[in-house]
Amino acid sequence: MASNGSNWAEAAEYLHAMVDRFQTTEGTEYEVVGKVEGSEQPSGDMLVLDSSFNPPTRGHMSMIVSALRTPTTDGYTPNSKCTRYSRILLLLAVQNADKAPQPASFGDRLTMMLLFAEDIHSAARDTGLSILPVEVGVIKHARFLDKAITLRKAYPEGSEMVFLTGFDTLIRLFNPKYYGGNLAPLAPFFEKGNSIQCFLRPMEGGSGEWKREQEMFLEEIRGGKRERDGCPREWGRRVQMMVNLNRNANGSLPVSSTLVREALINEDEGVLKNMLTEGVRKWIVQRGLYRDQKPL
Ligand SMILES: Nc1ncnc2c1ncn2[C@@H]1O[C@H](COP(=O)(O)OP(=O)(O)OP(=O)(O)O)[C@@H](O)[C@H]1O
Ligand SMILES: NC(=O)c1ccc[n+]([C@@H]2O[C@H](COP(=O)(O)O)[C@@H](O)[C@H]2O)c1
Repeated sequence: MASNGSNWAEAAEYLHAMVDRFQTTEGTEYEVVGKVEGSEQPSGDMLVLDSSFNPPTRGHMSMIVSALRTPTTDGYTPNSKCTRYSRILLLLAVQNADKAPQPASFGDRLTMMLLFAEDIHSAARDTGLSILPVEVGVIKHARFLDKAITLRKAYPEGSEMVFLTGFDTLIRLFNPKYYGGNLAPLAPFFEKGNSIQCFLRPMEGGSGEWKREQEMFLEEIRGGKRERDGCPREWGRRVQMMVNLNRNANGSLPVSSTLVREALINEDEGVLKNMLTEGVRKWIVQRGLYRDQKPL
C-alpha cells in the first residue's frame, strides 16, 4: 500500500469508487478492499472489529491489543511467537442498524482503516505481539447475525470468529427489537462458532456502579433470566466481558469517535493526540476531516 501523502490520497479516491460499486452491485454482500500483510499463521481464529470507523480511535486499538493479549479459556497466554488468532478483520458496515451515514466519506474511512491497520502493526511491534495480517472489508449488513452468516461463507470452517464490541453494542445485540420481538432468530450466531468479547464502557446516564451493572447484564443471561426473551442461558458462555488493558482509573479509556469529532471541531490538539493513533491522526489533519461538522 502507498506510503506517502499523495499516494494515500489516490488510494482514498480509489476506495471511494470501490465502495460506490460495492453498494450498487446486487448479490455481493461482503468484499475485502485492502490488506496489510503480516506473518501468516497456518491456522487460528479471526478477530473481527466491526465499526463505523468514523474515525478509528485509540479505544478501538486498545480493544484489539487487549484481545490479542488475553489468555484463552484454557489458560493459554499468547506470546510474541504464537497467538490464538490467524488474522484481524476491520469491518466497515456501510449500513448501520441505527445511525444515518456520518460526515467522513467511505473512501476516507477505508483509508483511515488501512492506516489504522499499519498502526496496529506498530503497536504490536512495541508490545512484542505477533504481526498478524490485517484485512479491511466492507459489508452490507447491519446486524451481527447477518454479518456472521456472510463472513462464514468467505472464511474457512473450523476457525472461530471473535467479534469485539463495547457494552453499548452488546445490549443492542441482545435487544429483541432487531429480531421481530424475540431473540430466537439469533440462534445461528451463537451456534456456528462465533463469540463476543465485550469491553466494559462507561455510558451516559449510567450510575457510579456502571462496571458492576454491565457485568450483571451477562450474569443475568448466564443465569437464564433472559430465557423469556428467547435467549438460552448457554449463549452467555459465548460472551466474555473484557477490560481494556490500556485503561485509566475508571477501568476504560474515555475514548469514542464522537469525542474525537468534537475535539476536531474545537481544535483540541492535546485531546486528539490522546485519542488517535499516529497514522490516522496525520490523515485527518492532512484532509481536514470533521472540522466543519456540527456536533452530533
Ligand atoms: N473506548 C471504548 N471502550 C469500549 N468499547 C469501545 C470503545 N470505543 C469503541 N468501542 C466499541 O467498538 C465498537 C465499534 O465502535 P464504534 O464505531 O461504534 O465507536 P464509537 O466510539 O462508539 O462511535 P460513535 O462515538 O461514533 O458512536 C462498538 O461496539 C463500540 O461499543
Ligand atoms: N442487533 C445487532 O446486531 C446490532 C444492533 C445495533 C448495532 N449493531 C451494529 O454494531 C456496530 C456498532 O454500532 P454503532 O456504530 O451504532 O455503535 C454497527 O455495525 C451496527 O450496525 C448491531
